[in-house]
Amino acid sequence: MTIKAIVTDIEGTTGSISFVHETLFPYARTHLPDFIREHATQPAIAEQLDAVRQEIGQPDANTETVIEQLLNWIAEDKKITPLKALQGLVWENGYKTEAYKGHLYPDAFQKLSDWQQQGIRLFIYSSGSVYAQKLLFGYSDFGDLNHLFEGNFDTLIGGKKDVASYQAIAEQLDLPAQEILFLSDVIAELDAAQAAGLKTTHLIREPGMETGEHPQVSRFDQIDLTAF
Ligand SMILES: CSCCC(=O)C(=O)COP(=O)(O)O
Ligand SMILES: [Mg+2]
Repeated sequence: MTIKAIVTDIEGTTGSISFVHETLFPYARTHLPDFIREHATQPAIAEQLDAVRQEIGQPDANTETVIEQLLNWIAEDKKITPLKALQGLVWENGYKTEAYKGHLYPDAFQKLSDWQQQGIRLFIYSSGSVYAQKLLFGYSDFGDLNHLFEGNFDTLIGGKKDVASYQAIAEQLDLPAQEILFLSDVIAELDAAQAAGLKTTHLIREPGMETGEHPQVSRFDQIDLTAF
C-alpha cells in the first residue's frame, strides 16, 4: 500500500514537549491576563471569552473569572478550543519579538522537506489552534516552513483521541484512510487514528516514554514509507 499523505502531531513529534511546556505555556500564563483585559471587547476575543463562559456553564462570568479559568486550564494542559485559540493570539507577540522560535527537530525538518519533494501530501493535526500551528512553523528554528504543508487541522475537527476526527480528516483529504500515515507521541491518539483505518507510527523522542503496539521510531529518518 502506498502512503499518499502524512498527518503529523506537533508536541513530542515534530518538536519537543519541553518547548511547549517550558516556553510556550509559561509565556501564555504571564501574558494572557493583560492581553485579555486589553482586548476583551474586540469581537474575535469576545467570541472566545463567551465560548469559555459556555464551557464552564457561567454565561455571566466576568472577565477576571474567565481569566482565572483559562490559567487553570493552562496549568492542567487542557485541550479546550477557546483556550487554544487565545493562546495562539498571545504567542504571536512572543514569536514577533523573538522571545522564542518554534522548536523543530532537525530530522523532522529534513524528512518533511524530502517527503514534500517526493510529492507526499503533508498536514498538521495538533491541539494547538491552526493559527498557533502556523506561527510555530512560520517562526521556526529553520525559518518559515508553512509552505511544506497542504493543510492544518486543530480541535475544531474534533479531539485527537476521537476516532471520528481521523475519519473526518481522511474525508477532507479525499483519500482512503489506509493511504494516510499519522505520526504522534501519544498512544491514545495513534489508537484512534488506527481505528479509523489510518497507518500509524509512534514517535518516542525521549527515553522512558510509554511504548505500545504501533510501529516505533525515535527520529523521522527512521520512517520508511515503503514498509506500510
Ligand atoms: C501548535 S502550538 C503548541 C502546541 C499546543 O498548544 C498543544 O496543546 C500541543 O498539542 P499537540 O496536539 O501538538 O500535542
Ligand atoms: Mg504530541
